[in-house]
Amino acid sequence: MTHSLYWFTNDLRLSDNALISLAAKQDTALSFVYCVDPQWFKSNHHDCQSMGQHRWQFLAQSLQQLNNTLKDYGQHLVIYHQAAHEVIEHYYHHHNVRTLYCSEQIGYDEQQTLLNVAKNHADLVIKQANTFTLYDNQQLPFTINELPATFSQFRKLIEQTTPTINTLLDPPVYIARPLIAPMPWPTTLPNVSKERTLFAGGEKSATDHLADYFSSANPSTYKETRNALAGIENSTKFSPWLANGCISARQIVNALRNYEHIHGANDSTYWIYFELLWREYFQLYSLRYGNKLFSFAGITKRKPLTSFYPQRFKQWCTGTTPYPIVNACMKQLNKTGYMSNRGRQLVASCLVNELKLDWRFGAAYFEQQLIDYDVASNWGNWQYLAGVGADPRSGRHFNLVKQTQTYDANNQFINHWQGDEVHAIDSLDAADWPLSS
Ligand SMILES: Cc1cc2nc3c(=O)[nH]c(=O)nc-3n(C[C@H](O)[C@H](O)[C@H](O)COP(=O)(O)OP(=O)(O)OC[C@H]3O[C@@H](n4cnc5c(N)ncnc54)[C@H](O)[C@@H]3O)c2cc1C
Repeated sequence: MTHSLYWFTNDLRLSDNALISLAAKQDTALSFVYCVDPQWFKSNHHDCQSMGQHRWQFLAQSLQQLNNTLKDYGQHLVIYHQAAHEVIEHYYHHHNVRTLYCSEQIGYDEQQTLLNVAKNHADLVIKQANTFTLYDNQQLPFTINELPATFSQFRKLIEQTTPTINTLLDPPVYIARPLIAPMPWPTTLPNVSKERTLFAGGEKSATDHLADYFSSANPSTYKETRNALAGIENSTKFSPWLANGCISARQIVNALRNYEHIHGANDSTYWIYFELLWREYFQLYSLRYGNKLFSFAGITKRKPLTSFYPQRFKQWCTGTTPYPIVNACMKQLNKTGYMSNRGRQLVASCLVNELKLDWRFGAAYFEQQLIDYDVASNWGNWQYLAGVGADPRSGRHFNLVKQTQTYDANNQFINHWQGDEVHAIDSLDAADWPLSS
């Protein structure tokens, strides 16, 4: 008898999860797995890890909550500290798995893993559904290859054609029995810090936050407050849960429409949707451009006139540059795993324009640090800022003095994060790479 395997990726929820709804319909034994790839914790060629401590803590919390929810169905989540293709291979050979459920993948590397799995197991049926974006690709008024060159063109097309957003899906009523018994959390995994965090991972935490946010008056002032460098209430803070799939973009837009129905729509409520369209655009951008997302020249044919200086990069990462606002933002990121959108724009502009560093090192450091790291939004935004992406103005250079006057006029944010401990940068940077800490 054959069995089925559900491989969770960034779809860590049961509500509004089209793939769970599909898997729940089948009645052969079903296993739920999550694969923590050992590679995520190893140093990469940007001398960063893919998965830093804050990201790991948020992910681990999300997995624990998911496991608890599955228990209500007589099910459980098995966590592996192993590459996904090896885990799938194991289930194929030892548990006769012939159906694999996996959400549609947006990242190039994840797509490659799935392609290789399919190539190596011709009789494995791979069932997929979109669980990550607002619109399914076939609902869009263009094919992926016809993705508009700029966000503005994309937004106008979406607003003119108003594709339907699928109705939200309830969590399943019944899920087939598990294939194997529960297994303990692998002892080889890095410890999960017990320190209190800004946000707790997991589907329940996400839906609690959604309810809290839309029961406040904050959505009606979002547009005026969203650029603030600090303050939980100033922007929605949905990003960490969205990135891990603890909540869907559709659930957020649904709650937004309900809020507008009760309290009225205004520029601010529109702007929340507008920002979610940015997220949507970058997801499609990743699908359209594949591994060009990680290329120095991006989607253009021009390589930026920047290079790599290890000491400067280290100063940027640790928040010890000559620029107080940048230092404060980087220290906030290092301590919390989060940084405001304005902060991200400023530190990225500084890395490229003031420090003259290769933008990919900045993107890799964000990948390690951000609890809301999302491959498409991160690398797409970095390309945009570095002038090798979808920006019609070919790059953004922010005036850090002016930005400080506008967003931190009283130096409150800088003082809070001790950003004014500034250090000059060496003009000559001949240190060995990688630097020892
Ligand atoms: C260099 C750089 C790197 C970034 N890396 C990431 C990343 O890895 N993951 C990530 O989710 N966002 C990333 N962003 C986008 C943005 O900064 C965050 O989504 C936002 O700060 C998250 O906070 P929030 O949920 O309160 O956002 P809000 O302002 O409340 O926006 C609502 C939602 O819209 C989406 N959104 C808003 N702005 C953007 C944007 N510019 N691009 C894509 N989606 C957007 C997010 O899903 C966000 O949760 C990056 C931006 C820059 C400039």
